[in-house]
Amino acid sequence: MTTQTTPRTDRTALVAPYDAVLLLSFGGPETTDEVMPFLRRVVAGRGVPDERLEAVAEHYYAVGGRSPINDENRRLLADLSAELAARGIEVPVIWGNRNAEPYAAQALREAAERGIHRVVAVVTSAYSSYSSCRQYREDLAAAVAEAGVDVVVDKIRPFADHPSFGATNADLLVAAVEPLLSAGRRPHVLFVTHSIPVTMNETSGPPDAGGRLYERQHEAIGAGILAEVDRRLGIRLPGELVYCSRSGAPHQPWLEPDVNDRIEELAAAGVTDVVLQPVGFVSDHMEVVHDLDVEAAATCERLGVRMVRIPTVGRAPSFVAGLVDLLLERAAQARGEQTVPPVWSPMTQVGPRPSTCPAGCCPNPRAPRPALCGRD
Ligand SMILES: CC1=C(CCC(=O)O)c2cc3nc(cc4[nH]c(cc5[nH]c(cc1n2)c(C)c5CCC(=O)O)c(CCC(=O)O)c4C)C(CCC(=O)O)=C3C
Ligand SMILES: [Fe+2]
Repeated sequence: MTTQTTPRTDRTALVAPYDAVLLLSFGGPETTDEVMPFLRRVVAGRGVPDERLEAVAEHYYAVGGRSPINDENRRLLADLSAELAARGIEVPVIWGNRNAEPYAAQALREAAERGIHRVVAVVTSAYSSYSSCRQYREDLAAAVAEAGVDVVVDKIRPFADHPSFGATNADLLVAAVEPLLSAGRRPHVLFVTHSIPVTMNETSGPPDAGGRLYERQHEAIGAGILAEVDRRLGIRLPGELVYCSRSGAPHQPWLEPDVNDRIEELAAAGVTDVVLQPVGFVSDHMEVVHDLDVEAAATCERLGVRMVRIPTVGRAPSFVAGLVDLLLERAAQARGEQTVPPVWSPMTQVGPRPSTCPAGCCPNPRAPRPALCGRD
């Protein structure tokens, strides 16, 4: 028997019509001098009080001014390149951010100089909301305009409901919970995500779909992960969704409960073990290492509650492979092929999201701005 192998050049055709992959992320500071300019850029025009900015700056100064996020993305970029190469797909992977160097505009300008004309963006954000989806689409429009280049940019769909994201998160929880159960402990699971303004949650998703898609996606992934723990370990753990990193003006309502407030309540109700799983994020950046590993850990310490923090999907091979599957799915769609976008089975009620967002999806809470990868 001989094995049929596809020639390398043919496999590179799987990513056509794209001639580069753009890793698009939030960005973070790398030195103390970069901290305040970074924070001012993040909150420009958002009405976030100075006291909040000064408090957040301290989180960054406490780690020498260097957020982990850029290094996480450098490693993810290397892993994406390696996964593409392992599949015989030869395509450059470039990197651009919203809030820190290398900015998306820089990345596109350099890409255009290398003769790149059509790019697929892999965004490091899984869920649907203005901050986590449309704002990146606006970033892309602004980056193309600022760079003044003739580059077409598409992006992968929001992937909270993709099998690789759900299954990788479930694997991570199972691995962490197993030794706790063996030790006779019965942890309470807190799925953690970034709080957003209540109104931003209400308008998240397509205009005709009932809103609250951000919250519904998180509720569904949490329920799916708990069902997977039950299936594999034979135990129905208690679990719920909580929020971290509330920002904004004090009078503006944001999603609650805050992770620390909820730990207080659980401790008062007699809970002695909590497991925190940051399903809202894809890497262990500042919102995770500060808000959970420092703040929530201190809350637990004070209350005598034992805490285990689960890693984010980060560079898990199954997650990286999923991102490559997603960008190849986008390429097939761009070639006009019929695709059946896979959905993690517990999330069929909320997914899949389309690769091209419908008009009015996850609207900008302030003034509308031009956005790519959508119908408006
Ligand atoms: C939904 C969402 C995600 C997840 C999706 C995604 O990943 O995109 C996310 C990620 C992140 N948020 C981050 C950092 C910050 N977010 C802030 C402020 C805000 N976030 C918001 C939402 C989100 N944010 C919102 C509605 C605001 C209010 C201001 C505004 O309307 O825009 C502020 C301002 C100061 C403050 O915290 O008040 C900072 C410093 C970092 C970088 C961490 C690092 O440096 O390692 C990351 C990955
Ligand atoms: Fe944020």
